[in-house]
Amino acid sequence: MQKILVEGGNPLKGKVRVSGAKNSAVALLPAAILAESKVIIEGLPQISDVDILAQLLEEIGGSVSMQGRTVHIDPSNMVSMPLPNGRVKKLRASYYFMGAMLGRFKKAVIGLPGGCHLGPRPIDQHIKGFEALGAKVTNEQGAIYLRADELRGARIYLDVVSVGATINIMLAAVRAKGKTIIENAAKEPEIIDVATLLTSMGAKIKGAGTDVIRIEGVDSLTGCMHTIIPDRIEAGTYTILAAAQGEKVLIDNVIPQHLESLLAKLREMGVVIEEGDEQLLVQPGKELKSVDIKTLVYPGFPTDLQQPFTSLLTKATGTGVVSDTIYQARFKHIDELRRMNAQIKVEGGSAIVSGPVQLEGAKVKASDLRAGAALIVAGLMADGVTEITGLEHIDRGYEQLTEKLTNLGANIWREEMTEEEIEQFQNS
Ligand SMILES: CC(=O)N[C@H]1[C@@H](OP(=O)(O)OP(=O)(O)OC[C@H]2O[C@@H](n3ccc(=O)[nH]c3=O)[C@H](O)[C@@H]2O)O[C@H](CO)[C@@H](O)[C@@H]1O
Ligand SMILES: C=C(OP(=O)(O)O)C(=O)O
Repeated sequence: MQKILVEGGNPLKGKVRVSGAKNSAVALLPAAILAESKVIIEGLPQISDVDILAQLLEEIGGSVSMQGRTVHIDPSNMVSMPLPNGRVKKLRASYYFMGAMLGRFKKAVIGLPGGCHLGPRPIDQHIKGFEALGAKVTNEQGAIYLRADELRGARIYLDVVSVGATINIMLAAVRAKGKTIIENAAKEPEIIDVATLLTSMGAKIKGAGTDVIRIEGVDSLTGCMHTIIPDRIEAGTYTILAAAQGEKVLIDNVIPQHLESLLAKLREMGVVIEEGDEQLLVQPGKELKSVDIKTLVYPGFPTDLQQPFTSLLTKATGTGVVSDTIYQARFKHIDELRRMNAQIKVEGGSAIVSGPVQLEGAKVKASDLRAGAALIVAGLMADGVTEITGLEHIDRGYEQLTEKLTNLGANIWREEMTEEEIEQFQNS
């Protein structure tokens, strides 16, 4: 088990290349189940979520060959094997095996998913969608059993705008008989990416990226080649890092339009950002001013950037109020930031950040993926050395984090934890 050590204070400069999008990759891999011949996906991020999904595809009989960032998946020998426990719990996106296996085999048994602990994360809208398509869905001892004689297209109104439910229903509906309409669908770029892959496989989907998606079911889907979009959350994290501790940082392989809400807030704080076609050049302004943020569904401010943004606010002058309307309890990073001298109060579902303060290095624990990103931002700004444990979360979503930051001039490295530290970590 490892920990990250960061010595704060070094100015970041140079170029960083953003990897493929985690939240696309984790849906594109299960989507390959729906094809009847080889699917090739290029530009995958090298993160643990991708490795685990590849293993799950093999567990159901898929032939998976990973060559660098390109994966070749031959789904022809896959079977509807139950996946009740084990790896399924290590990540959130294993829930996409429900939609994909239901679409192809009309049956599946999948354990309830894991993923970041952000308060309650129900999957009732996924289930409502599968039932509307004709599936019988039961929850037996922590596993979801899905079975349908046939899937029939349906009109499905999502009560909550959900990325996962939108994608999962799309995965099943592409193989249903007739037309499915998903209303109040989520509009995240990753949904368009999945729809693009499915369309290349022969699916008929209109409206992905809007709040009404229309799908005409088809009898079969074939293999294809697909290149994944860049990770807007990783790009946003580096943009925040550059605003916090940058001199001049060029962020490469980014779609600036995917980050409009973040860029608007950073500019409001005084950060200077130039947008190219696929690049952002970020320079901190003379003084950072506090702003308020409220997370919303896309294209609003992403909840996945709320935590790293909170760390940045500790450096800004004034008071900033951070409200998360998607996950009201996504504030586990705050106690850790307080250990580092941050002045933050949590009141009624909002974090109130007072600044500027000089953060101090401390021993802290990442409780989830973006809490980890928040601690990295804080550690790079802090006086002295910050020790971060809980790397299994960070490794789910950030490829080569320490290497990318070292290239930008950060003093950051990994070390093996001692047995005593591991014991303390497990008991904390
Ligand atoms: C693998 C993946 O893509 N993860 C992302 C996805 O998670 P995920 O797909 O799990 O998040 P959703 O978009 O589904 O959740 C949005 C909101 O809807 C609620 N909800 C969701 C489904 C449901 O059936 N019932 C329900 O009430 C959730 O509790 C949450 O409050 O979108 C989140 C919101 O942008 C991001 O933080 C995650 O990074
Ligand atoms: C919450 C996240 O991931 P997941 O849904 O995979 O847990 C995230 O990427 O910030």
